[in-house]
Amino acid sequence: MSHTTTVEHVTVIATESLSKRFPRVTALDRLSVDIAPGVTGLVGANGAGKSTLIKILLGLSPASEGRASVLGLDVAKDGSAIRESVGYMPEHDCLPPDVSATEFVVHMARMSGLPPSAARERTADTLRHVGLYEERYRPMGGYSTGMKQRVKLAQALVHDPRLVLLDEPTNGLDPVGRDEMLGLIRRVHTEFGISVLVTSHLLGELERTCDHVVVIDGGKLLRSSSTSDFTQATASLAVEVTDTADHPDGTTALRTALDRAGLTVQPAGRGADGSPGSDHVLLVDVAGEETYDTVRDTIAGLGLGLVRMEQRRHRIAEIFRSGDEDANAAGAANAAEAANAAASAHGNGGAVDAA
Ligand SMILES: Nc1ncnc2c1ncn2[C@@H]1O[C@H](COP(=O)(O)OP(=O)(O)OP(=O)(O)O)[C@@H](O)[C@H]1O
Repeated sequence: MSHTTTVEHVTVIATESLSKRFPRVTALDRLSVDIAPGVTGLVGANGAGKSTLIKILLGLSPASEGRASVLGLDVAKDGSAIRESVGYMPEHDCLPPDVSATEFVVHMARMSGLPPSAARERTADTLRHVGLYEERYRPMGGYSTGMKQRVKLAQALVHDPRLVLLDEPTNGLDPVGRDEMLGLIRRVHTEFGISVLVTSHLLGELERTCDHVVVIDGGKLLRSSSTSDFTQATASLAVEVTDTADHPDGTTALRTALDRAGLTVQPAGRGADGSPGSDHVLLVDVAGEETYDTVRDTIAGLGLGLVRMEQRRHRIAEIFRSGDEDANAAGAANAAEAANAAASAHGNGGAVDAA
């Protein structure tokens, strides 16, 4: 396990062969993963072990085997020091209904050791940051789910942590609420430099928010890689051309010519999830910079008009569906399904996502 503290190789979370066994179930199974600063998504189907991992990282629940460190501190020995520097947003509703957001967050700030005036100041700043204004003086029992999630995020941030662990922060939110929450989470890192570990059972929403994605299933590590590694390796180019007198079916003429030039081309047709595409759009696999030149020169050579040429990336969920051997695991399949559901909910059910 690396406990490196140099600027180049800082690890905010490291686990080594970490296991957690309950009498009837192994929640974590020899999980070894290193997580760098930034925004990291921890994705897995329900029961994959996400919440169990978070509780171990906070020093709230002992591991059965293996080791873990958070900000270089050992979870088995330094639980309270970890909780001083780490914020935690629990998954379930845990807010007392008859106190206001301000009272609650001030209380949490005081519990973290802030003196009264600093606690009040930090509470006002943090609640404003998460988008709660006048309503922060009202009892939380009357809040919407979105407002409650914002309060839970605020209490995780109020003591100015270096890292926050957010357990399913988009749970129960509608698509607009989810987008707003994901934007807030991103800004926690970009504006305050706080690292984030955010769990979700929806792969699709994490790819827009996270620098890095860790996928677990049945307590085992399926995959850990940067979001761009998930998606850029499979970049493709969407090309649409006009028909001409010489080529009444310009799309087919282009496809034949690009095939001949050695490129991998397919009609956009229907998405992998059955979503409608266009018969006039071709998807060309991008093998390198030269792909763009070949496509441009081929179109010019045929005398076709170019309607559009744009780079597209596959969704993470789609990559799981095709190719990855680990995708046979139920968790990845479930996560991919869930991601598709999320994509549909966002009104964007296409198999590919414009870059
Ligand atoms: N205290 C406990 N006692 C017994 N089994 C537990 C306990 N806590 C969790 N488990 C089991 O461990 C497995 C992992 O649970 P965990 O809550 O970590 O999953 P998760 O990925 O967070 O899923 P969810 O999003 O549904 O909470 C599940 O099978 C769960 O039933």
